Amino acid sequence: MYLKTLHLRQFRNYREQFVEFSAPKTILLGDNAQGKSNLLESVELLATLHSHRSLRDRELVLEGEQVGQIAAALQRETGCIDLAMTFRHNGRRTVSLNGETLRRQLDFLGVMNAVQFSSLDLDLVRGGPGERRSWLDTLLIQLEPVYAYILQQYNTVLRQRNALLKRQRGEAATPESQVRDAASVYLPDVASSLEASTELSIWNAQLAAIGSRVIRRRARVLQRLAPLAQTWHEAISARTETLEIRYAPNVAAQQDDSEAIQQSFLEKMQQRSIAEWHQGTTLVGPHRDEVEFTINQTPARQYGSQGQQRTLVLALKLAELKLIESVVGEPPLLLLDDVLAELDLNRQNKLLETIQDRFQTLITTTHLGSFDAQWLKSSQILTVEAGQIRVA
Ligand SMILES: Nc1ncnc2c1ncn2[C@@H]1O[C@H](COP(=O)(O)OP(=O)(O)OP(=O)(O)O)[C@@H](O)[C@H]1O
Repeated sequence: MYLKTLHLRQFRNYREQFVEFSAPKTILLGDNAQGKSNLLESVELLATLHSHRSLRDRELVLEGEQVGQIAAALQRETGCIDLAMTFRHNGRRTVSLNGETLRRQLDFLGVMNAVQFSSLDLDLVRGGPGERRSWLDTLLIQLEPVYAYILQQYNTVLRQRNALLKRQRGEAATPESQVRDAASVYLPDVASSLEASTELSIWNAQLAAIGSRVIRRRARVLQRLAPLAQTWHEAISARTETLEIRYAPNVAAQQDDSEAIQQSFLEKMQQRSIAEWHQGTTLVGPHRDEVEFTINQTPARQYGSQGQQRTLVLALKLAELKLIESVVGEPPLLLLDDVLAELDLNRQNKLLETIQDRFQTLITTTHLGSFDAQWLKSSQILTVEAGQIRVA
């Protein structure tokens, strides 16, 4: 797929900016805080409906304005598609395809695919399990947009179940219930406790059913991604290192069998029910999954050197590119935010070999010094200054 044009209106620090991409590689050159990452963020939003830098739409709208918009023309093998996203200060967002506003925003997913790689991605190795879950989920949404619905459903059920657990704990701790039943201070009366346990078992069944769909998908995607990442890792480290990627689900998933996973989900919930009662929150489920990376049998998170961690993230990103390409059937875009300068020549070359002219790539940088001549020759160079873009 190829992003032909991008039109930013009152988006971040851009008032009105039209960009035409004339080469498979575009270098966005500019000092700090000029708007380079903002432009990449606009592409990330079109691909995922989500920005890794911002949770609130009001931050995306040019300061002092009420509405901002990103519009793009994307060439796919099936034809050209116009995409648009409108953000409002009040948070109401609309998306459209070929001029038609979509009723369900999630239908926007899957039209454009992109892999994002920035220095923040080192958190994927160094950060907490939540970073790895959200990386995996973002990848899954691109491969299989329906996963966004599944995840949304899971989070809704999880919220409801947590609210019930909190309510139960609150009720158990109120002075009235303590007076009502002085012998069992923390238990509410029998009728309401029965009602609550019926309600809880309904949420349990729903959480296990939807949770098992999340778990199976995460397991499957890692099974496909791991060998790709391992091959890249081996190549980049000149065969001195072996990478292992292991999915560590909170609920055991030995086989890709929905019934079996749901069963172990329910059993684990049963085992942890007292702890959940005390903590007033759900302790079982894929919101507590982990993905473990080990290099030469050593956990990369605690013991990996900076260089090893960078190699690992680069291998993961290259694997993502290939996986999306093979599943979607077209190469996704690659967004490189200030990472090239951090890669040594060997890693830069690996990246360059992979990208060639197959993956359209947008690269931000503060100086051209770290690019080798081959990159510069084959790239369109745009300068970014205070929210204005010019051809260099
Ligand atoms: N909603 C907004 N309205 C106006 N300006 C904004 C808005 N959001 C961000 N900015 C401005 O955008 C600029 C940051 O741009 P960006 O993050 O793209 O930097 P950059 O060019 O990538 O620089 P760096 O090299 O430091 O990453 C800052 O000056 C910030 O004040």
